[in-house]
Amino acid sequence: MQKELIYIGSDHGGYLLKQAIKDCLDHKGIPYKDVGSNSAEIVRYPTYAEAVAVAVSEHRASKGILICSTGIGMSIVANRFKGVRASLCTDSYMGRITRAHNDSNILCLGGKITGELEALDILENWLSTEFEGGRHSISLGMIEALDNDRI
Ligand SMILES: O=C[C@H](O)[C@H](O)[C@H](O)COP(=O)(O)O
Repeated sequence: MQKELIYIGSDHGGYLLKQAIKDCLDHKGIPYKDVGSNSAEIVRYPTYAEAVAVAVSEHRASKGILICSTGIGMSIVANRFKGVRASLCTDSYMGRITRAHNDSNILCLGGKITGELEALDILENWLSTEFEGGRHSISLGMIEALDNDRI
């Protein structure tokens, strides 16, 4: 059986913040798989967003983290994949609420938008918050219906 992991990816704009996030995951003993990129050399973000989103789409208990300069491109690409609920978060409140209300399964961050300490606070809330269900399940069901109707 596939071991559920956090899949993590970045482009050059997110590379440095990704190293800090990986250090934090290491410290917490949380297993992850880094799909690249592996340096601050210029690369194109859809490559890494697709790799993480496909993994999360295929392994629904998994989660992902994607970081580019703004987090926007990563979220645009990741949300094209079935079952993916990618959330671009810029503060820790968003990190908590997107788990509680949206059952976010991919966290997107902007390496040139969010400083390391704030990003680690966002990550902490995103990792430690459970989906609340209840009325939010209705919204998720509506999103799933859109996924199934997608042309
Ligand atoms: O949404 C896209 C991301 O923020 C990219 O990191 C950004 O577009 C890369 O731009 P550049 O190639 O100028 O560093």
